[in-house]
Parts: sequence; C-alpha cells; structure tokens
Amino acid sequence: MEPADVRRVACVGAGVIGGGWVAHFLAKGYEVTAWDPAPDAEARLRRLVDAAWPALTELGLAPGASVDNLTVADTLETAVRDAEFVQESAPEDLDIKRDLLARIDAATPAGVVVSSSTSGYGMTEMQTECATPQRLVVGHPFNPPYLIPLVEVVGGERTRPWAVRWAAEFFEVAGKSVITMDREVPGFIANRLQEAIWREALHMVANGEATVEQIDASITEGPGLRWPLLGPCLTFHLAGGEGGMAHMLDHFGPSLKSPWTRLEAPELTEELRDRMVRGCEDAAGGRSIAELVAERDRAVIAVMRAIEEVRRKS
Ligand SMILES: NC(=O)C1=CN([C@@H]2O[C@H](COP(=O)(O)OP(=O)(O)OC[C@H]3O[C@@H](n4cnc5c(N)ncnc54)[C@H](O)[C@@H]3O)[C@@H](O)[C@H]2O)C=CC1
Ligand SMILES: C[N+](C)(C)CC(=O)CC(=O)[O-]
Repeated sequence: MEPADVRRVACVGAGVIGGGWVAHFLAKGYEVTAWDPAPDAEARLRRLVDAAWPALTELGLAPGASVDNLTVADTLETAVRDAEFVQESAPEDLDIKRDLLARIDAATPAGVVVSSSTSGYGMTEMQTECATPQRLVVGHPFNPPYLIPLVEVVGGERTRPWAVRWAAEFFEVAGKSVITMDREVPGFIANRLQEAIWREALHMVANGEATVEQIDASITEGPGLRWPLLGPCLTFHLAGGEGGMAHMLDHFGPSLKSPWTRLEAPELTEELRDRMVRGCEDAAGGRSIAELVAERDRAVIAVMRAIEEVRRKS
C-alpha cells in the first residue's frame, strides 16, 4: 500500500504520547483504533483527545476528521488486525517493548509498517523477538504529537530500507516533519541534545547552583526565544557577527574545553527528586496539569504561526 492510501491507523498504548498520536491521526482524518491494557485507559484517552480538539480545530481539521472515528479495542489483536499502519507507545521498558512488538508483529497484516515511539531504545534491541522484524521502525515523536511536528525515523539492523522510507513518507503525508536517520544513535538527534541540557540542569539543582525556576527562565527568556527559528547552529553562526560561524569557532572554540559541562549524569537521589518535584510545583504556581497543557498548546500554536509569518515575509 502507498503511504498516501492509508486510512486506518492503530495506536497501541494510549497514555501521554499514544493519546497524543490518536488526537493527531484523528485530526488528520484517519480512522483510529486504540488499545491500552489499563482499566481506565479509554476514559483517559477520550479526556486527552477532547482537551486537544479545540487546538486542533483552530489549526484546521482534515475533511471528515472527527473524534467519532476513534474505536477503543478490547484486545491488542482486534486493534491491529485491520490496521494499515501501527504506532506503539507503551512504557519505556525494554522487556515490555520486546514482548509487545513481537505480539503486534504477529497480529498485524504482513507488509504493514509498525513504528515505536520509544524515546531512547534502538530498534535493533527491541525487534529481537519479532518474526518479521524487517517492517519495524522507530518513529520518535515529541510531546504533544498532535502539535509538535518532528518525528525522528530510524530502523534497526534487521529493518529493511523500504520500511524506513515508507514510514518517513507516511509521516510526511500525515502532516509531520520528518528527520530520517541512516544509523542508530542513542537518543536519536533531539533527545541527545535535550538530555545534555537536562543532565546539566539536574547537576545545577543537585549542587544548589540554580533553582528550577532559574533554569526554566534561562531558556524561556534566553536561548529558547531564538531556537524556534534558527536552531543552535545558525544561532551561533550569528554569534560570530559578520564573520559568522568561522569567527565564532576561532573566537570561542578554545573555551569549548572550559569545564562548563559535566560528562556524567548526577545520581538521582530522593533529595534531588524532591527538589525537582517541589521546584516544578512552585513554578506551576497552582496551575493544574490540564491548565498547563492548554496554555502550552496555545503558546505553541502562536509560536508556529509567528514563524510561518516570518518565513512567508522573508
Ligand atoms: N512523555 C514524553 O514526553 C514522550 C514519550 N515518548 C515515548 O512514548 C512511549 C510512551 O510514553 P508515555 O506516553 O509518556 O507513557 P505513559 O505512561 O503516559 O503511557 C504509557 C501507556 O502504556 C500503557 N501500557 C502499559 N503496559 C502496556 C502494554 N504492555 N502494552 C500497551 N500499553 C501498555 C499504559 O496503560 C499507559 O496508558 C515511551 O516509549 C516513551 O519513551 C516519546 C516522546 C515523548
Ligand atoms: C522526556 N522524554 C525524554 C521522553 C522526552 C522525549 O522523548 C521527547 C520530547 O517530547 O521532548
């Protein structure tokens, strides 16, 4: 089947990310079947989709898009048996992923591409128990998948190149922005970058060098404002003035060796965990998760529109 002909998508695991994928595919006009073993999964999923729908409606729904195109299946096998594409979003646990991907592989029609939302495992280590591993890929999304365009697509050692190409094309058709990687890299691209920031943030909180509030403000009031348009490389190209990146590297290159960064992640002690949790509660200032999600969605849409406008005019 050609990626553009897909009409039926199955989402396995329907938490934060699986639910976000469901909302995305519904908004793009697909028929979606979801399965999640938790007893409260359907209610949680429908709440998540309902909460996302206003933002999706504002962005523009595809013809025929409706929350009524969602079916919640009783079993994994029922969810995937008629699927033309499967997205797995179960917990980040290698044993669960291995077992689940093997079950999905056994129950999904031959030739249908199966993609995992994993944020860190390589497909090589997850596809070990699959009978037809050639059609399994990683399709790593960003939260919330119904708003953030990027998906990082990469296969494992036993994935065939056609499956990677097919998945990349399908995600593009489904309205995502795709980076296809030709080799497995721990953390893919974006998480490798994000984890470097996250590791340093935890070190600073653990050592009392900065608070949660200061760390967040250092990004939202600082570099974060430049990144939506330029990314870290072009941002630093401008840091070199008229000399661009060449001057920037000649000028600041030697300071790369300064002890700004710490190579090892800190120990996640109870104390550090509590400090992070309390810091985030303080920063949330009484706003519930649902309120923060709605605020984030409005802000992401506003930023996306502003960037579109700048690109259109330049
Ligand atoms: N939360 C995030 O920001 C992101 C997460 N991811 C990845 O997405 C995947 C899911 O993560 P979240 O949605 O955050 O987790 P979550 O905890 O919100 O959702 C996981 C869901 O999987 C269900 N589940 C438990 N056992 C299962 C099984 N055996 N089969 C199918 N479903 C099962 C749970 O009931 C739950 O609804 C993970 O691989 C994670 O690394 C990827 C990008 C971002
Ligand atoms: C927290 N996380 C590592 C699971 C985040 C991601 O994988 C991507 C994102 O949404 O930032």
